Amino acid sequence: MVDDMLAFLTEACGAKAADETGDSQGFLRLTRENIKAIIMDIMFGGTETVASAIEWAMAELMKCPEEMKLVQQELADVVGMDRTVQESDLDRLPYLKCAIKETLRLHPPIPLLLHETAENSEVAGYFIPKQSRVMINVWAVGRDKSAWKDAESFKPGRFAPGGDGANIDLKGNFFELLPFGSGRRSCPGMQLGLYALELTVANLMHCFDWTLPDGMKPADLDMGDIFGLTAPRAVRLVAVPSLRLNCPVV
Ligand code: HEM
Repeated sequence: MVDDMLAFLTEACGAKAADETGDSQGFLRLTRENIKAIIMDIMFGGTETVASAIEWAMAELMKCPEEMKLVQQELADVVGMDRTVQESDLDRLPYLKCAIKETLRLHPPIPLLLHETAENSEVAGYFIPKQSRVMINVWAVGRDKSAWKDAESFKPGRFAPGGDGANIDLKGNFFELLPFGSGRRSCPGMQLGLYALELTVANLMHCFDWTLPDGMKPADLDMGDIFGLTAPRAVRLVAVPSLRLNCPVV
């Protein structure tokens, strides 16, 4: 990917040379700084976010063994025990998707969104002048007791058919669930991020059974997070896998 991006730099240099001869049409002007910024966007925007969500999903499922059983049962029914999960299986795994949504509700990888108001506006009786720096606390919104029943509990079923949140999606249309933001500055990597997150958690759940080390009980799991620009677990998750499938996993 880095090589592909750097190929643009050659084109950009070509554009500069062409410009000097007055022939710049059809060239894309990207500087070394532009390319570094794009690579940084993708690397930082797309790695830590997904990694933190995977760890939180595993931690929540280990904390709620009955939910883990439901996810694993769906995988056994849909995929079977003789192969790993493929991308094409994901659309047939609705409960897994509910578990991922519920993880992102409780643990949005970017808990604070930083924006600037484009126009004078009024929110809940407060006047907010144009060009004010505003922060949206997505973490708090996801746990708002007036928006979510049993807000602090991990309950993927709330997003399943018949659940209170069955119609809520992750595209920013529902302001009570904004892990990818909303509107024109929302995450451009949402589909890629969800794909990586769902496929990884699906395979971890499908290929292995998981226990906690040293006789630790699910109730003993520390679910504290570090609150900042991202919200990773305060204590790294340690989990012990044992093979679940009837076939090799590599
Ligand atoms: C679970 C995974 C991910 C989550 C939860 C996530 C979340 C977010 C959020 C909340 C924002 C800010 C939206 C706002 O300010 O309103 C954002 C922006 C962004 N994300 Fe993601 N993201 C994820 C994965 C990715 C991936 C895989 C990529 C790229 C490969 C990516 C690239 C970006 C970029 C470039 C921006 C800045 C967009 C802009 O400023 O207009 N993200 N993301």
